[in-house]
Amino acid sequence: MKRTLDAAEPSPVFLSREKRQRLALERRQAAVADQRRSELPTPPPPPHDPPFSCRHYPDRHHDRRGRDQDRDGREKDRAERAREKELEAIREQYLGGSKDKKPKTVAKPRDRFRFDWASTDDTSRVDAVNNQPPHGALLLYGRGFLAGIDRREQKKAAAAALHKDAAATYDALDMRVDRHWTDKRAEEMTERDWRILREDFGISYRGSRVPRPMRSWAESGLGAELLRNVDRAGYRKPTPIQMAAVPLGLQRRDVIGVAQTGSGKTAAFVLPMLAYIARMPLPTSHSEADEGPYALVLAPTRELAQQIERETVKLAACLGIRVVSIVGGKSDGQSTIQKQASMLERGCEVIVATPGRLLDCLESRYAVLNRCSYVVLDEADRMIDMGFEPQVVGVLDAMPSSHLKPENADEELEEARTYRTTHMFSATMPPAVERLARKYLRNPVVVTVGSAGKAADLVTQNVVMVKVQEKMPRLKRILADLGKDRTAIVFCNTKNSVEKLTHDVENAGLCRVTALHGGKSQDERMASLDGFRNGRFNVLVATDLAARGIDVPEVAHVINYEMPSSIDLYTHRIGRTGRAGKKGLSTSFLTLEDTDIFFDLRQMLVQSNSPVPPELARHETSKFKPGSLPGRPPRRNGTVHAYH
Ligand SMILES: Nc1ncnc2c1ncn2[C@@H]1O[C@H](COP(=O)(O)OP(=O)(O)OP(=O)(O)O)[C@@H](O)[C@H]1O
Repeated sequence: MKRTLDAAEPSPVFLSREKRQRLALERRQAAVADQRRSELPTPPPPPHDPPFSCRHYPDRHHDRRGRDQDRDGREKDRAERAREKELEAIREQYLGGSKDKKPKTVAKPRDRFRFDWASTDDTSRVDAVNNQPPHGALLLYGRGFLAGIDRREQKKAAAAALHKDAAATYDALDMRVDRHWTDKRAEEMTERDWRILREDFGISYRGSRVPRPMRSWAESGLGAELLRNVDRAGYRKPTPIQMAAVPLGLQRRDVIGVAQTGSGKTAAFVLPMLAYIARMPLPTSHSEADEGPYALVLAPTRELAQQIERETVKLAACLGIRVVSIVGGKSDGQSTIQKQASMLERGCEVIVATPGRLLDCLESRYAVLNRCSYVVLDEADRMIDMGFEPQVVGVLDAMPSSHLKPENADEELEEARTYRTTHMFSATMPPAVERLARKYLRNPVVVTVGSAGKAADLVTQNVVMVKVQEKMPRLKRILADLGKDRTAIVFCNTKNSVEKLTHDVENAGLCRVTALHGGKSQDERMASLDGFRNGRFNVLVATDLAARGIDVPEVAHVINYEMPSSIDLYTHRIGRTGRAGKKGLSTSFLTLEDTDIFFDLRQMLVQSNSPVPPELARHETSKFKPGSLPGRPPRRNGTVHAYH
């Protein structure tokens, strides 16, 4: 059946390309011919009686026939041309076009010649200055050059004009090779100069409407008397934290200041505080004195409070500003509170206090803070660490809340009103400080010099992994190297270990040693520290009482005989050396018991490019933050210094 069907259909025949084209052409011609035939006008009707009109006008009939013939001829021509055109199109379709297709070249706008004057300009105008056509060639007939055109002269004139223009632009836009900011006056400083200055000193700010740092004491805006006292103190140039914080203090802005140990933070808050008090009327009567001081400084330890008192007295010389320190403890068997109460009764402009003792005085009405509107919390983090937060809050709440600035930073401050200014300063600002700052600071500026929580760059950190029994022989070697002229502080963690170590060192006879810890009476503590300061002793064995803020110039070596429990304490301890621009050395005895600090210590050593002992680097605990899970990045719980 299939075979019969196949036989019925003709089998496909292969046709060459030429044949296919020819057949297609023929088919197309036939189709066109058919179409033409169908379009041809119908043949003229057979002769019949002309219509009525023709019958009466034979000439007209003759003309009309002639016109018909002409029209036929034209239509024929048109059809012929159309046919040729069509054939041409078919040929082009199947055989390809014979015309060369050259791309048209159109001049792009940038290739087109442009005159450097507008078409509307009158180029025939004579240049008034050079008395020559501005765009024409300089015609110098008789000068011996071809066609009177002196190209050399023209070039010279053009170069001179260019030079004149460039000099004018240079002066107008200050395009001179820029001078360093140190060679400029404050008014000449550009935004870029201020940025370079901040980078040069590692100063960074967070906050709004931050005033520029001061570049020198002369530009500080402190009064003449204060500047004289600064000069007398030997402070030739402000330190970076002073450059940043003094202008802020003078503007009565709230400040959180973070700068390395020994970088002059005390003067950074004391100077603007004294400038504020110097502008206030000094009390003339008892009743005014009863209103309390203008300013208050809180510090975590008695020693630090007394040190700040000394610095304030030094810088307030000749200003008639009275400073009283209110710290705990007993003196001469008698409670210091009575002594301090009688001093307060006489009146003062500044109180420097530890929070616990001041709160006692406030509660027993020895002290009042009715007109106090300048508060500094020095080592605020330590006060919280030591559990003094309730006392600090108690003291701050004893001040008139009406002095607090409005919470809304955009709200206008009244000119005539005195608002409270609150400053917090430390070398470390852990997140715990945030709570306090949030409650008592208004729109503060956070100023950081270097990196927050970083150990002072000037301290060489040496950490050695030891066994407990190796500590004493090593310490003896260090003290022997130290000699009797240079000074060192040796830190232990408890009163007992301070006592024991002091005894052992004394017996070794290598140095003049004294001890400082919280178990001693106030007089003993003062005797130890003063003895160390004035050189009677050259080695101080101490607890963390001496870790914060204590400023003894020229401490050559700090030894962590026992490691502190936190990295912040480590930072403050080693910061007792390498102060006020001098270099220092620290040695820390690390044992396998001190795993709590391994992680942070390793990080700190790496950050400060100090050698990491191989035992510490290898230890598992040094790789993970205590409490974090291995494999997960440690929680960022480190030093934070802002709370926005
Ligand atoms: N501008 C200055 N020029 C030279 N020395 C200065 C200057 N300002 C302060 N000092 C000195 O630098 C030393 C350290 O100052 P200060 O005790 O204020 O440092 P600190 O930053 O508070 O340190 P810490 O964080 O340990 O409390 C002091 O002896 C002080 O007299």
